[in-house]
Amino acid sequence: MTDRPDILRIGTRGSPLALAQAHETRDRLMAAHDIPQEAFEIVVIKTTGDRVLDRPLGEIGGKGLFTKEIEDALLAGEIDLAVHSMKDMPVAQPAGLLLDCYLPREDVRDAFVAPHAGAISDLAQGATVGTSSLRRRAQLLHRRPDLKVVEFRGNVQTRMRKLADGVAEATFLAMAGLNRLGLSDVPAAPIEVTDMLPAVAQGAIGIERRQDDTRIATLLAAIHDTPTGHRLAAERAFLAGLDGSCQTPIGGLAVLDGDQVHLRGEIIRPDGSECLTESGAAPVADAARLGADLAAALRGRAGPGFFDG
Ligand SMILES: NCc1[nH]cc(CCC(=O)O)c1CC(=O)O
Repeated sequence: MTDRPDILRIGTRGSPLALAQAHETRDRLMAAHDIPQEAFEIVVIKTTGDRVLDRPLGEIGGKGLFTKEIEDALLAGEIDLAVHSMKDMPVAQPAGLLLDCYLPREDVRDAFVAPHAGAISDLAQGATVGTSSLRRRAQLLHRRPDLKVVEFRGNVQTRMRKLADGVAEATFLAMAGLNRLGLSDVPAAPIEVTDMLPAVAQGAIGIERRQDDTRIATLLAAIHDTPTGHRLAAERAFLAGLDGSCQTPIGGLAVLDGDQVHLRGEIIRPDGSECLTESGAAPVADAARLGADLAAALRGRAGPGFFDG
């Protein structure tokens, strides 16, 4: 590593999307504090999720598939801050780390991506769709039980190649990822959130630091987006209340209306046979309680074993 204490080391995964997010964070810090680009070092860290490409994410199991190695580097002092897709973040951080800085949220919607179809309803009876997301699989099967869903791992480029090779007729991507990568040539149609509720925290970037690092705390405070903070407080409390990770079929989205936060959350059986929804509103100060309340209501309705079948 470096022995220059003035250098800010940003830890990130190495995918094109992760690097774009790290660069956005660096650029916002440069602008907010008039720091030169030379003062930053981007440190690429390989995570389990990056290493294991031949198995479904749900099967590898464990929380923090895309984050654990980065958090270890942060705790070890090998990096000074870590940039994450909040969608991939477990609801609780290890002792000594704090995650309280969010960049302004991107488009929260999922995108339907298909070379020969514009929408889910265009797909022929029994068509094949590729996704590695249990949420998207369950939501899709809930609407279209006739479709066949196959596992689709890899980055955007890999998935586009699989579509071109005819492995599947369609897939889903987050609009946020497409926008951040500037991929306007991908045949993607945004799906309204009323048709497909996004994952908790989709489209949000979070920056994690060591709890006792006051220098970094001060730097990050200037780029934190408060509205995104309120929305994620509600959504992540909802996820926590369901003991969910990004590996369970759960959707959740909060929006702000003045000083009110409105939250909608849903859980779907993995086979798509049932989808339960709750929604509510509260003052932003009570965002986390709102999330916990909706989760408790859904837990009560679902009963044990809901996610098993
Ligand atoms: N699980 C992978 C992941 N984590 C965050 C994003 C997209 C960007 C975002 O939601 O901020 C993606 C890819 C995808 O869902 O297409």
